Amino acid sequence: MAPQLDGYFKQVDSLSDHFIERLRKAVAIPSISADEERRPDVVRMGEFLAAELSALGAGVQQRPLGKQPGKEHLELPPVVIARYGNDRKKRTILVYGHYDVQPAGKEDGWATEPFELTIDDKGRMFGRGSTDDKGPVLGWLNAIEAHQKAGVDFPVNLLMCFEGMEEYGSEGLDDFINAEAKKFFADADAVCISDNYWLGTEKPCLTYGLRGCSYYSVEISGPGQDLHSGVFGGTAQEPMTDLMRILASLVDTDGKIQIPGLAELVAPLTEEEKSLYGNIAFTMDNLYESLGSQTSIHPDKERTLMARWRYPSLSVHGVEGAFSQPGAKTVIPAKVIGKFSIRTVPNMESEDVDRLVFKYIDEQFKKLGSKNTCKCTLQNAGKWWVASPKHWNFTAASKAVEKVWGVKPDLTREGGSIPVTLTFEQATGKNVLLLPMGSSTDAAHSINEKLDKKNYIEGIKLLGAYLHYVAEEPMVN
Ligand SMILES: C[C@H](N)C(=O)N[C@@H](Cc1c[nH]cn1)C(=O)O
Ligand SMILES: [Zn+2]
Ligand SMILES: [Zn+2]
Repeated sequence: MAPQLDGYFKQVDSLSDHFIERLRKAVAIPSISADEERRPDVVRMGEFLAAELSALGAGVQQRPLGKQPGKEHLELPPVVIARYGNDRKKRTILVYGHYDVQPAGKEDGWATEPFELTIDDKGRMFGRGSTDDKGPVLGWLNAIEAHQKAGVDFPVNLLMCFEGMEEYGSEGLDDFINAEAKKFFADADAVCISDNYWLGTEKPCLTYGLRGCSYYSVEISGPGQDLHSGVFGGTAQEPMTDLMRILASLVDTDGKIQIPGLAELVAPLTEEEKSLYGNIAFTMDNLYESLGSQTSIHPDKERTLMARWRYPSLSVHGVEGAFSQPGAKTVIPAKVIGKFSIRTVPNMESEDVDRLVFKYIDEQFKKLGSKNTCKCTLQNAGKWWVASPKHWNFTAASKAVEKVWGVKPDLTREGGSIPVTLTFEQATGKNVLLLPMGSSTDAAHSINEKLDKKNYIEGIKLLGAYLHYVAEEPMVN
């Protein structure tokens, strides 16, 4: 094993500029899944991946997912599936990632152009999608290429599944995974997803849990068209006023969700679970560094980690139809749509959450006594996931972390959501591992998203080393 891995690691180092160029090309494609006008770019990004994979000798297919639910004029971007290697004597690992990104514009406050990979003198590679999730997705391709160029046998058969709608709730993918579980994905012995982050900046982790996400819209309408606030202010009931009062009633300053019944859906904290939090390598300074401020809700690490991993949270994201430019426009919007989401945890069932949310919004709106109309809908829902880290898949990843980073990883859960994780677990019946590449300061979804060059290059070594250790692990479960 050692000489093989050493040869592979050396090759990764000597190909590092080439791998950064590959990431530069990927970041340059603004594959924003939430923006209808960018759909051709999302498709282009899938084509880019498919072409790179074909050039590496993988068998690639771009599979259509049909129309986008609720937006039937829009075709969903294809899911890119690929197989590299078909040796019956080797294990088969299924990897998943996404090639779409969150929206980004220079006007949001980026210091650099979001779709131009910009590397500073500290080796920070800024660009939308660098860490979430183009860097990790390309990590798998780079691992294949480095093995080829180093003349090191690829230790496993690799099945790949890369989607273009993850940031929009993985529309259409559940059905696809279920349909392919006993076909394209049938050989998988275990699943690995690289699409989350370390808790801090120094210590790598392996992740065995995710929160779910239920995303809602509240639409308030009244006037037939936008109105002049000088002429109609004080004479018409205003949708924005109603919406602000409803949104403000959902959660308090300390993050306590105000919806009755929601807290009762959460699994109680056991003493055993409580004892896990103290041992995790995480400090309040790590949090402050990622926040860019000290505006935390909780004063200590244990409560902060619990709030992130095992309790639900409610975030208000924005208002469609609201005036948001600089200046002083004096309009009364006729229709506004507020967006908020709830991160869900064990044992919250989506249907119960929806029922409580709709009931509460309805009651809050009735209390306003407004003549406007209020409609609350679920936009999409992804389920939470918690797995057992006592599996050879995690053991192999732990050995790989020790080999590459020289330290044992922490076992963590994640506050974010990857909706298809549970689907992969249930459809294939195999263990799923989350193996992050980036760190807590990467600012995924935010302005100035970045991936450190060190995390990218060592991360490519990590993915390859993980596959070598997988090949060695006795398959006892
Ligand atoms: C953790 C992952 N990299 C991520 O960012 N996931 C998104 C997925 C999502 C959930 N609903 C809509 N998109 C997230 O956690 O927001
Ligand atoms: Zn992601
Ligand atoms: Zn994301």
